Amino acid sequence: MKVVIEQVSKAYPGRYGRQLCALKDINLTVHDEEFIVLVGPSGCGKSTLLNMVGGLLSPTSGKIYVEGLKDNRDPVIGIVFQDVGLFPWRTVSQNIAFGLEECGLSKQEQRERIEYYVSLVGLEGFENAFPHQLSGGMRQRVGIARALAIQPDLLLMDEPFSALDAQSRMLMQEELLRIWGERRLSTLYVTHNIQEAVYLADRVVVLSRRPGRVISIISIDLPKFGRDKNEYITRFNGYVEQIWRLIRKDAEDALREGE
Ligand SMILES: Nc1ncnc2c1ncn2[C@@H]1O[C@H](COP(=O)(O)OP(=O)(O)OP(=O)(O)O)[C@@H](O)[C@H]1O
Repeated sequence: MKVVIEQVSKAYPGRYGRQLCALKDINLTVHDEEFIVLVGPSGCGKSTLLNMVGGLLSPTSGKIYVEGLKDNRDPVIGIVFQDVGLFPWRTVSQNIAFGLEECGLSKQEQRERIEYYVSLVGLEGFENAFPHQLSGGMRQRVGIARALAIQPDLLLMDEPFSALDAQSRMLMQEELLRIWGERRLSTLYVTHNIQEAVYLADRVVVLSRRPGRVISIISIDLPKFGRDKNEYITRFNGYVEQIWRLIRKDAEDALREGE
């Protein structure tokens, strides 16, 4: 399945009755099994774009549609936000079960599904734990398991690891690639972090400052697995440098203007 974003703009009501143009003329296709990362300076509209793709917001103009789904059904979309939004009164299993209750699965099928995804994200033994008993990284794993358990056609992730400390974040990035490697999905991922973008993406989409426009789309030609080679590090750093050069001026302006 692919997602096509065609000439999409988004304006919010601004101050003094003016419109605030958050995104302008965005064109982008997320191909089947492709991992796309959106990066850009603060306030460039990354979350707005993700939320429109997820159907949580509507574009002011342009359209977003999917192609390649059988029976013209609506796509199933899994979403992971920075603040995972787990139900504190539900255990790990019950949190993962949440989306499944809507899927019309039998109790037995739900149990099997939960068991599979608990194990995929490495949380065996914590099925009956409550969110407050887990570390931030473990809570994110539950969020990922919950999003994947509904077997989505598309995965949307909005800064899922930005509340984690640097080391947990690196481990979760590794974990995400491993999980993604087992169950490849069209994925749209938002981050401020350029290294994270290069690490995860098939393509990095660089957005400009408000109104956000696509200023560059960079294909990351690096192996996703088996990466501990000097050549990999050199090429990785080359991509990071290339993207930082594209963003730096906008990021400085955003910092100066307190966005
Ligand atoms: N509901 C809203 N009403 C008015 N303006 C909004 C609303 N939501 C977002 N904006 C504005 O739209 C612009 C884009 O916001 P958005 O959150 O999509 O950017 P972002 O790139 O995800 O930002 P950040 O990196 O800081 O999370 C910002 O200037 C923001 O202030």
